[in-house]
Amino acid sequence: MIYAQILAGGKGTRMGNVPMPKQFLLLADKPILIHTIEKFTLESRFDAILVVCPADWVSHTEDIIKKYITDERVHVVIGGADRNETLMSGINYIQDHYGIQDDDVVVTHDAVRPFITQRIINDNIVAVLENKAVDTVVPAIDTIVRGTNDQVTDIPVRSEMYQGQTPQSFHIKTLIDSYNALSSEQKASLSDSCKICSLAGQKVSLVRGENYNFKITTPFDLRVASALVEKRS
Ligand SMILES: Nc1ccn([C@@H]2O[C@H](COP(=O)(O)OP(=O)(O)OP(=O)(O)O)[C@@H](O)[C@H]2O)c(=O)n1
Ligand SMILES: O=P(O)(O)OC[C@@H](O)[C@@H](O)[C@@H](O)CO
Repeated sequence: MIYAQILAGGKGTRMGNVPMPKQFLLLADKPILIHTIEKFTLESRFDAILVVCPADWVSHTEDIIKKYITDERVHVVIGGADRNETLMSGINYIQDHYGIQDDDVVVTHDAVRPFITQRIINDNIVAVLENKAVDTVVPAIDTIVRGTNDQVTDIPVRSEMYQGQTPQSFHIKTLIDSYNALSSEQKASLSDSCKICSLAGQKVSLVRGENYNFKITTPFDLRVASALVEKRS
């Protein structure tokens, strides 16, 4: 089975003073989350599309899905305290409702990257059917500088630097084994999901993202996203 999992369990604190988590804010005519779900419903190879949201936003999520989406593959699941706990809540839902087979894979995506393309989704599916873990990246445009306490400690070779986006896609059994092998300190240090597999010694393959596939994190990002949507329509 090929699952999609849309991670919508965050609070959006960096969006500042807004009335709801950012994934529910309107982008033009509909919530950001709905733009993202729509992109996934266009892909017929998904057997189920899980939308994992905060516990107290389940009924709101179900309401907006009912209003905008008619695809029966979409299911709402309660998320967790951090992003990877949300990811594992979705995996537990798969285990409980479908069982996990040896060749099952999941394509996971941030709810707040609504400009994902069908090309990126396709490349993730193709790559994860061949590999245990897949990351979507764009080459770093700025030079990346490592530093602590106001001091530069390293300036890595830029041509080897990328920015990690989503989707991040996994062979599900490998993901579970890798996550279970991590210590709580390692789990607390994660800023994405592919590192679950790389810390556990798994090879992670790269798929090309797009600068367009940016994450709406701050009010500035929301203004850029709104301008892009208005320009398109
Ligand atoms: N417990 C969490 C935390 C985050 N996410 C999701 O992970 C994606 C990317 O994370 P980020 O942009 O950091 O979202 P938030 O955690 O909501 O934002 P912030 O860090 O500003 O609070 C978002 O779609 C967010 O909803 C999640 O599913 N579950
Ligand atoms: O910034 P946070 O650590 O909350 O969120 C993590 C996400 O940004 C990250 O996992 C992916 O979007 C890939 O960059």
